[in-house]
Amino acid sequence: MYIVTAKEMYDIDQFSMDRVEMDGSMLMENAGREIAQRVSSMINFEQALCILVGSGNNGGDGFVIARTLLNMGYKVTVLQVVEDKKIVGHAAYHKRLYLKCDGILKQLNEINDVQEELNKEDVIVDAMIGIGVKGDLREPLYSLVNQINRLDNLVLSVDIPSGLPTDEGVADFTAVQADHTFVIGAIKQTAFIQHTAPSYGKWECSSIGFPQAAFKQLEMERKVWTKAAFQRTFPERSEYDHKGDHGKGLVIGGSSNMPGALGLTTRAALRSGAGLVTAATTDSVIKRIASFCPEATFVTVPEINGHLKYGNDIDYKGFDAVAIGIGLGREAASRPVIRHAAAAKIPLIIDGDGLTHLKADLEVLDEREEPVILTPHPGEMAMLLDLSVKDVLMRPFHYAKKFATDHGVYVVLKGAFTVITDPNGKQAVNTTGNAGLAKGGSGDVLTGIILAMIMQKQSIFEGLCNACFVHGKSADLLIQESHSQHDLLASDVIEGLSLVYRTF
Ligand SMILES: NC(=O)C1=CN([C@@H]2O[C@H](COP(=O)(O)OP(=O)(O)OC[C@H]3O[C@@H](n4cnc5c(N)ncnc54)[C@H](OP(=O)(O)O)[C@@H]3O)[C@@H](O)[C@H]2O)[C@@H](O)CC1
Ligand SMILES: [K+]
Repeated sequence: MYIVTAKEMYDIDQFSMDRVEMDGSMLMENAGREIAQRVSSMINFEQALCILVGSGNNGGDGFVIARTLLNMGYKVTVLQVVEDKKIVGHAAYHKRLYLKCDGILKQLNEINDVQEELNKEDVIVDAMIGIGVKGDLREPLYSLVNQINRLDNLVLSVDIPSGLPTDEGVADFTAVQADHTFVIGAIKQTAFIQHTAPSYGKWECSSIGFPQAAFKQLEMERKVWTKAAFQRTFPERSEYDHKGDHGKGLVIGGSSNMPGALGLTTRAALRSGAGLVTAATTDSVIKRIASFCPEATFVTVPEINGHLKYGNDIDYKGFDAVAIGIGLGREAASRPVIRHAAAAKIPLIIDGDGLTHLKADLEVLDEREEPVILTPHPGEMAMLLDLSVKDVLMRPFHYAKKFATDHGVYVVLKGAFTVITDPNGKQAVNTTGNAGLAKGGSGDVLTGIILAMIMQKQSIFEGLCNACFVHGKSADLLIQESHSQHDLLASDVIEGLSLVYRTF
């Protein structure tokens, strides 16, 4: 499932109409009928529906939905929120069809008490504005949207909640708060931005006949990483495999204040399928985590003030990938460890405090040819880019892509919607996981899973997407079966991995 900006959506539309000669009013019919079917499965014939239609093609979809539901036998009223003369083109055609099917139409400007009128309805279908919104909502829509948001009715939005921007980057807006949004063709960027996603309520996306070629012509691929994608790409195991077939991973980090982090990463890597895992850390950390991950082997690194020192004595030979930075701390003496690890000719994951050290020595990235994977949370991404956290949260797609393409690295920008970006700018969003993961140790577990995944037989990009998928899925299954978002711990998520593997 593609994730699009408004321009990309219009390009898909245009390609379908110009190159494939699809008729615009047919696409509108497809969209409206598909949505009407889905609405009908959510309501009963006793409920009164009010379809609010605006002047653009979103309103045109509204007229198709109204006609389809009316002809199915539902109680439908259309409330047109703009003057007649604003309804043109395909939307005017579908308005005519609706009226010729004896549909009831009321005009917003002829209603005395809008609140009272809306209160009579059980279900509001919002087809006022779609992806064509420009700037802040003007009157009378501004007041109308505020009224809708005070109602208790079920509110269903068509394509996107009216007033909401399609693209990331907009801080302030007034938009319909939908209970459910029926997205058309491709899901919009704002469904994955922290402050705009809630406006959608639950969403589902329907395909309305856009050809695959219309998506393929987009400059860059941006997709939702789905269960189907996981099942398609996750490598199968053969009964003849031995431990060496699943990779030998090295994890480097740990400090006297944060010994547990490295233990979580090590155990998570083992639980998610790594053949062998070695943890390189200080003697005191080894003593504290060894019993938590008995299957691991250890390499002792000299320490200074409880932190790793230099790291030039770590031997990378024989390892398939390395993850560095977990619980490392910010002691300057630990910084050279990053440079040494970067010289190893194997994929390198840099996490946690490793990212802070990296920031002081970013040229390390330019000198490497093997894959580098960075796993920042928004604060670390902001630090790497000299931005505020708010900037990053406002435009995660843009900034993750910028850093990934500028430095030729993979970026896993963690959050409620983790964005995975490859060095060419291809992106995917993971949608598994829940608020139970917003706790210390979650990121350490994810790093372990990533380490295991990139050593299996799958591309690095797919490995990263699958790692995020199983990490979130483990938390989701645990919450369904035995835990709650309150008590879920990072270590539970490791144990939940077996649930994921057995379920899928
Ligand atoms: N083949 C197709 O084309 C298909 C298209 N599809 C559907 O079309 C939708 C896109 O349609 P679109 O481009 O016509 O724009 P749309 O979102 O309806 O809004 C435009 C209207 O909004 C108004 N308006 C804007 N800003 C405003 C503001 N701040 N405050 C107040 N009003 C404002 C603006 O009014 P104006 O500025 O002209 O007065 C303009 O008339 C898309 O989301 C999908 O639902 C599907 O059916 C699939 C096939
Ligand atoms: K809408």
